Amino acid sequence: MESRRSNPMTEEESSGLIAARRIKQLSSHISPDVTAPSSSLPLVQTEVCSARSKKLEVNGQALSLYMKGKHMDIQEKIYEYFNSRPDLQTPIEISKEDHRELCMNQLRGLVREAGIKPLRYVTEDPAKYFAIVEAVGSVDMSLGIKLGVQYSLWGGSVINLGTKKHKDKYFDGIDNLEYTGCFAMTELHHGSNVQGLQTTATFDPLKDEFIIDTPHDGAIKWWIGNAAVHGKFATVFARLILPTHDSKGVSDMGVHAFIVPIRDMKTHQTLPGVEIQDCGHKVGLNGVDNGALRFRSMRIPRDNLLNRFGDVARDGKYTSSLPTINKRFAATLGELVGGRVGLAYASVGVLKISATIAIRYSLLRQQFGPPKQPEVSILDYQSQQHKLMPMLASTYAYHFATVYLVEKYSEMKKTHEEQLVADVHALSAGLKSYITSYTAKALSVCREACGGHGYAAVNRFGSLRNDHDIFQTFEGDNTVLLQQVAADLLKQYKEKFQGGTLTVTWSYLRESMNSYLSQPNPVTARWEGEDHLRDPKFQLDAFRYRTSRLLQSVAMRLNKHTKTLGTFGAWNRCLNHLLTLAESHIETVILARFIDAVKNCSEPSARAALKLACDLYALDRIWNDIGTYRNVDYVAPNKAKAIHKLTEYLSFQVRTVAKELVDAFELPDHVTRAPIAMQSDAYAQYTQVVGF
Ligand SMILES: Cc1cc2nc3c(=O)[nH]c(=O)nc-3n(C[C@H](O)[C@H](O)[C@H](O)COP(=O)(O)OP(=O)(O)OC[C@H]3O[C@@H](n4cnc5c(N)ncnc54)[C@H](O)[C@@H]3O)c2cc1C
Repeated sequence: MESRRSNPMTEEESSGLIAARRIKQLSSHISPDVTAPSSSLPLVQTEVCSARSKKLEVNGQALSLYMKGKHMDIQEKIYEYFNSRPDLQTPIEISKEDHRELCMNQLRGLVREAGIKPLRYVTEDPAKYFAIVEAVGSVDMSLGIKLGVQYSLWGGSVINLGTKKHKDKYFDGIDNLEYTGCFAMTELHHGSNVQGLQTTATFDPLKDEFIIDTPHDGAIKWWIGNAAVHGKFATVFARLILPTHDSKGVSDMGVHAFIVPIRDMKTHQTLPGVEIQDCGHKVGLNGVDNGALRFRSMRIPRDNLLNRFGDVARDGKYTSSLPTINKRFAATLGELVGGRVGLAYASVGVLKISATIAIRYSLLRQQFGPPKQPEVSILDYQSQQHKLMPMLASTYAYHFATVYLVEKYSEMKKTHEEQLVADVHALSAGLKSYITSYTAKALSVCREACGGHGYAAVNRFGSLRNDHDIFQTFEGDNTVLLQQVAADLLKQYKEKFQGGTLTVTWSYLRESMNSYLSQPNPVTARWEGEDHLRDPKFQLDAFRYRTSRLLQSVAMRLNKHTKTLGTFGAWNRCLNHLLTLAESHIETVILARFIDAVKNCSEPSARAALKLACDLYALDRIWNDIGTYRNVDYVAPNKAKAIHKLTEYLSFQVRTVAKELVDAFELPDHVTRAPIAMQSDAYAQYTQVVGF
């Protein structure tokens, strides 16, 4: 799939990109007219034959082992549990109310019967926690999100923003689902702009309590998971208002988090001072009960302030180890990045499932063929390979990138080292937005690649697409998060070039930004040999060159526009450029991880298969943005042509090992569930489903 935005650097560059895209469209139409007589198919056949003659024999076991996360066991336990409980499987047609109850029962079953207690993993072993989220998400995405709300958002906020007293009081209840809870941040008028929240928590020194209020309807907490039906508590984000002895009378200390009970522990009735409404039927994730909360002078004890980053004493005095509201706010939000890491990781899980369904079916499905010969598998069509093979390569790329992200996140949770915190923040924002945007588009491509049968709900693309779609918006809107990545890069750029201390994290920027920014070499710009194009050094250099160039040019533009438009206006004037920079950087990070993963794979045939996928990922991305490279003569016309040809050739090559690459995800049929993707008798299973 192409990147979603053209390079905003200059108009010539944009038009170059459009031209390149046209070339791409044209070339991908040089495939045979499949509705014409079959004799018009020699191209496909020749290429398929030559690809087959070079088929790589992949040691599937070695590849699966290499891909296998160290927490595969707990995932298998989850799959087995739900496989043994057909009554807990989500039917294709189900009402919102039934789905919510089923989802709650699935969660109870998981925790109380299967004995999976995720809360301690949230802090102690995040990799295990994310493996659980991925596995339950493949059972039903609503369950994955419901579990995330309970453990990562509600539980995570209590553990990460609270102190020992909160942990002692709430940990067990949250873990065993007695204390079901919500994470109430978003309001009707404020989503991405969390600092703009309006709900207030006013300290009453007489009663030693906070009074939670919704000052106007725009401050109603909205979209709150677990609120409409099941939640007993909520972590409510509100402005802390403290009485002062000056003429103002009160002081706004900024957004803090508070534990607010919302339903009676015994009767489950809504408590006085709280009003709860249902956000209603959604486009997807209807197993999650999202609700809206309005507070009217709801009183909570002072102890309910989650006081890790700021506390209020009995006399109303405020203390914090952090000096400013902004620093406290950043520290608070910084503790919540785990949600983003989980979404990036789970999104790769969704991509694995949908790519597996589409590819298994494309191998099975046969349409047309040469005269008097059997029909060919639809995956033998160049166009089908173009849709699915770069996607398969990307799935591998994102797998390794998110495994790396989880490693870094786990390390950060242990060390709390300042630079690592900043890195994980930017990396999680970038990978979450880049991967979830990609998967959202890929789901539609997979649906279409499976033709009409992809449209049957039982084959899952509809629910996967609807459920996953919101991944692009919650836990930070993708467009907003990418800006955080761009801001982080600019900060590092300024530190490097304005004589500050060199704390640049991304080594490629630290090492040799200057060399990336020098004039492209006219000799290497013409090199077109396969060895050169498949050399990781060429590929990484190209990605890094693009990012460095985007970074330097946007820094100059921002500088120029700030003088006339101010910071906010200049940022907005350069916004598309900044987003492209962020995406380019994230693609670079992903490629670097993939190259490492190929290098570290010790089994030769598995390594060769990964190398094919890695080259396809790299060259497909370069080709998608070929206008940028052409316009600055980083790539000469002959080289651009060679890159395109090689990308298509690699798609054919990856097709020859597509089955092995998909099998290495180790997704059994009871997890993929789509009848068209069953590994044996798919058609028979499909006809059975409809009643034959
Ligand atoms: C199913 C579901 C479950 C949810 N669960 C919870 C929950 O449990 N708890 C909770 O607190 N919240 C929850 N949310 C809310 C969710 O986190 C917010 O929707 C999200 O933060 C985005 O905010 P918003 O919807 O107000 O979008 P907005 O911030 O209004 O964004 C709307 C559009 O404007 C664009 N935009 C905004 N700011 C900028 C900018 N600076 N630059 C460029 N473009 C910009 C965005 O890209 C987006 O396209 C949930 C939402 C849904 C739909």
